[in-house]
Amino acid sequence: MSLQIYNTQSRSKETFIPLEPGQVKMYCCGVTVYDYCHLGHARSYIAWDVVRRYLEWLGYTVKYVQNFTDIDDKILNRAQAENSSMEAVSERFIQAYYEDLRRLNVRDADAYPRATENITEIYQLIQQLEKKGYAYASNGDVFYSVEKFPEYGKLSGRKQDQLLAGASGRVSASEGEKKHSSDFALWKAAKPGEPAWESPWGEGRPGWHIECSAMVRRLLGSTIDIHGGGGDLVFPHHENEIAQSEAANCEPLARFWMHNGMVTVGGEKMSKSLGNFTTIRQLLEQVDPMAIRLFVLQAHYRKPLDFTSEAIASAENGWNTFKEGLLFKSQFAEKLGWVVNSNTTESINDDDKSKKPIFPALVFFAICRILYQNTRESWIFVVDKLRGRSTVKKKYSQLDKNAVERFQTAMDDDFNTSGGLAVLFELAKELRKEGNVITHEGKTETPLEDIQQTWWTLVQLSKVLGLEVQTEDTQTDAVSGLSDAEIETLVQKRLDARQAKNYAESDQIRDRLKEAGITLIDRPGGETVWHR
Ligand SMILES: Nc1ncnc2c1ncn2[C@@H]1O[C@H](COP(=O)(O)OP(=O)(O)OP(=O)(O)O)[C@@H](O)[C@H]1O
Ligand SMILES: [Zn+2]
Repeated sequence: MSLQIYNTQSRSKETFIPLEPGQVKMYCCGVTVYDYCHLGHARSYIAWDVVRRYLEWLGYTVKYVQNFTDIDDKILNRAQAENSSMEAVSERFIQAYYEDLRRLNVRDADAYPRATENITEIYQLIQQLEKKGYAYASNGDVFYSVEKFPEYGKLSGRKQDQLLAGASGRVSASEGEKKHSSDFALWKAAKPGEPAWESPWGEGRPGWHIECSAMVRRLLGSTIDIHGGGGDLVFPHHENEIAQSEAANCEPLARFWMHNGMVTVGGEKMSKSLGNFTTIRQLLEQVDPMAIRLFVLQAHYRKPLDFTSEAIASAENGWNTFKEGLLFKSQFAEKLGWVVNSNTTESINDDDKSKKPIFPALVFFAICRILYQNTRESWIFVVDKLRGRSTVKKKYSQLDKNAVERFQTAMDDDFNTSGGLAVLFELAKELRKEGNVITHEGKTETPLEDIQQTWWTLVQLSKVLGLEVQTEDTQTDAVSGLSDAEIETLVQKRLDARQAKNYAESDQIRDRLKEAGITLIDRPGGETVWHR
């Protein structure tokens, strides 16, 4: 089987064929940074992290972009309440995002664009929409005219005439000078005392939906492979992203639209605005980060997930079994005479390295041509399938073939992590059984190679789900080995080198920091910020 992904737009599972063989461009909507992230956010970003890890496991190179919404009324309200600024509030919660999600072993995105850093791209896009007749300015605001985009509603399944029904003519003054109530703001005129940017329509700030359209286009191009977000974003946010991007670019915004189900509390969405949330850091005071990950991954990503203390306790139990399996080597290696590193996959036997099945590939192509009725798509499918198959085969030839196949079958079915976990639990339980025998009888009859293979399979496949034993020295801070002060000094040295046009040295410093897991972001005006 090949990877099947449920596409919200077609309301069905479809075979994943990337736009370019071997490459995946993926964008997911990020948080509005006015508070700490809660378990609902954790679920969303763990889901996308697993999608990304699995695609990489299949041999794809994934470019993953996730934004931060750092202009919003909620951020401004918090800044006002704290007598602080919008920048200070968003910076604080962006740093908190990195800390919390990294503790859950969610890998960093390749880019974290922020709305405030993309104002030029945003208003260029709005101008383009205005020129094409999709947007209209009104008293310093700019609105998107929904009736101009006949496909509006195609993602959410809402009918445009229903949306527009009864909405002709001007709407109430409180909604501004919109022509229809379903029109939405692309640009908002500045209100006194609020941060504002110069624009062709006067001082103001962008609406929420436009930032994602602008950032996707800038960082990934007009069409991407996968666009993700919570199910609560299908309407209006993603519908509006489509209307903006597709009207401007005349190309589909995304091949696959993926949406995660909500984490609920007593059946209601866990949400900052409803106040019924438990933050990731509150949970981490009592629960192992990997148990939280396990709690999330035991359910299918599209299903609702109710947060209860019983469910968390059961995930903790599950993680204990898992952890025992992962730590099997460190516990029993000596007793078993297991030579350290004797079984790593680095020495892969790639016997099938040179097999290039041209004839089957052509037959395969002919079938795909009939199935997809599109030559380019068929070729991509064939090339991609051959490449993917040999990657998995080569990289994982030393693992338990049966377990790998069952794991892959589950994950290929729209990232069925609970099915994947069931395979891993079997491996962990086998190891537990061996451990018990060794503890009680001092030895086991099972050949060492079999035990090694079971353990190595568990370790490798768990990594695909981001389930890893975190020891002191695998935590981010320890990995970098640099204190904040040392990083600040290096960042300053790099700025000095750049000012002196010594680019070799400045690149060297950037590379050194990158190796230590430090990302640098150069801001307009010569400022550089960093994060681990
Ligand atoms: N309870 C939840 N369960 C799953 N995903 C969620 C949950 N809450 C938010 N998300 C997802 O997290 C991402 C970022 O959320 P964002 O910060 O924009 O808003 P929000 O948390 O829904 O807002 P609020 O809590 O203020 O209602 C979005 O993709 C959103 O769908
Ligand atoms: Zn978005």
